[in-house]
Amino acid sequence: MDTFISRKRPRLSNASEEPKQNSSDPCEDTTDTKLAILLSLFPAIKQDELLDILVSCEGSVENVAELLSTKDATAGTPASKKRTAVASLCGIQTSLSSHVFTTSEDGSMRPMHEHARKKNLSPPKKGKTLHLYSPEDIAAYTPCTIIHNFLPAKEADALLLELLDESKHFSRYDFQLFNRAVHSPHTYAVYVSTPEEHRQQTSEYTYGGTSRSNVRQATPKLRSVSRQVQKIVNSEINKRIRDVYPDGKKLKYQSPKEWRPNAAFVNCYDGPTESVGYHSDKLTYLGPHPVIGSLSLGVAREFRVRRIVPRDEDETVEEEEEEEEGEGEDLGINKLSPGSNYTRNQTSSAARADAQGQISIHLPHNSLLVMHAEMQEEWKHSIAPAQTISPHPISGNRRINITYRWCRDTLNPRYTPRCKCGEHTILRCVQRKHETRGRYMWMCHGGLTPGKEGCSFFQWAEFDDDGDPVWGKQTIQDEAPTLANFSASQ
Ligand SMILES: O=C(O)CCC(=O)C(=O)O
Ligand SMILES: [Fe+2]
Repeated sequence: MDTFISRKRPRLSNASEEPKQNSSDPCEDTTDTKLAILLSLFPAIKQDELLDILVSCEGSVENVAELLSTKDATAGTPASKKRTAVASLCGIQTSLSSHVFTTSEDGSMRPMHEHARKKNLSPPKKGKTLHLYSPEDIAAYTPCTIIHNFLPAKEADALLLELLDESKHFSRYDFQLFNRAVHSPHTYAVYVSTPEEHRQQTSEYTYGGTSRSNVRQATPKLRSVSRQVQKIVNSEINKRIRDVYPDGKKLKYQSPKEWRPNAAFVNCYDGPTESVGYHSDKLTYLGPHPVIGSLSLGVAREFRVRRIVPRDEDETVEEEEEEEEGEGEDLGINKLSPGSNYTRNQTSSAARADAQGQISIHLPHNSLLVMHAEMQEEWKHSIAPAQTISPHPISGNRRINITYRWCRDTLNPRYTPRCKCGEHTILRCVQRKHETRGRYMWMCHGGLTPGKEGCSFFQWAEFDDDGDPVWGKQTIQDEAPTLANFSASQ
């Protein structure tokens, strides 16, 4: 692709970080593709000039088209036509900022706020990846909001350094798939506040059916940043409720309480091939409609999201029950080949992403992505493997990601049902079956634990409107040991 541009390309910063991810789609908008589109729209402007404008517009073809179309309006093609032309080229859509989709309880998509209804734009097309950079577009097209340059630069760098050092202690998830032990394609550790929680988390909490062996105590910087994350996440939640949700009310099962993170998963992706496949985050301890604050540090990577389509809307794609609900897809590992730790089976996950279209959110260093309440039940997300990456001055090829989470006191594992194997069950939401879509269930997860068979335990999970289990309130008053908020426990 570099042949297209004769001089060295500048590195696009922050939101505009140039996408260099692996893709077979020639329409993926690398800087080269963006330039090609702009050149075809504005043939009178030199390539170098267009490149400069593209950089100054933070990589947004949309903004360049708008800027130049305004200037160009007197000289021929009207601005609106140029913008439409951008949209029709290679699936890059313009003026994305005003179309918001949500899934109603019957699973149908609908625009969510007044602003959205004024425009008639569509979600990503089948087989296309829609790349989003601007916070407005991301909020309009996905259940996420993004804050670029979230921390003061020095603080972000210091946190990155601290976590790079911590990453020496990270490990891969091990789990069982098709009778083989598998390792995740990136490393991680879970962080909690106090030594007691550390003990509890290691012995009582499970993740994917196995006890969490890799639990660590939050570092001072993780804690101090959590305060800032807490503040912003709560403000984003309130904005989302006010501007986007029907009647300006929180979603059913969403917690009405202040979001207070008490656990963090820290992931390390060392190099371009490390990744996480399409998955939804486990609800077992977070409960229904959880909000997650996800801070990215180091190398910029693509966070891809796609809406989960109910089965009868998605008939062209073959489905496998285990894959839909299984841990395999969680980790981007769907099938194993003998002799390898894991093999990504592109067919099913990628086929769905293709059939439905997917959205790519670019996550530069020091960006905070808020995954809102509708995200885990209605969408899947992944970190795509990249063909190449731009090394970061501090972390080299590595990206660190922190997902701050709020585990509900009412879902402490001592309250949740046990299956016939005597293990804690996991909480899942029916995502594809049309008739039961949106219902929650407790299930045995033993079948995914290395060396365990699992049982057929299944029980529908009932929650009140605030997403607490119906058994929760009574028991909690009696004896609940709760996870401490990061900031409160210092
Ligand atoms: O690395 C990321 O941005 C996402 C990580 C993730 O999805 C997870 O920890 O569940
Ligand atoms: Fe996740």
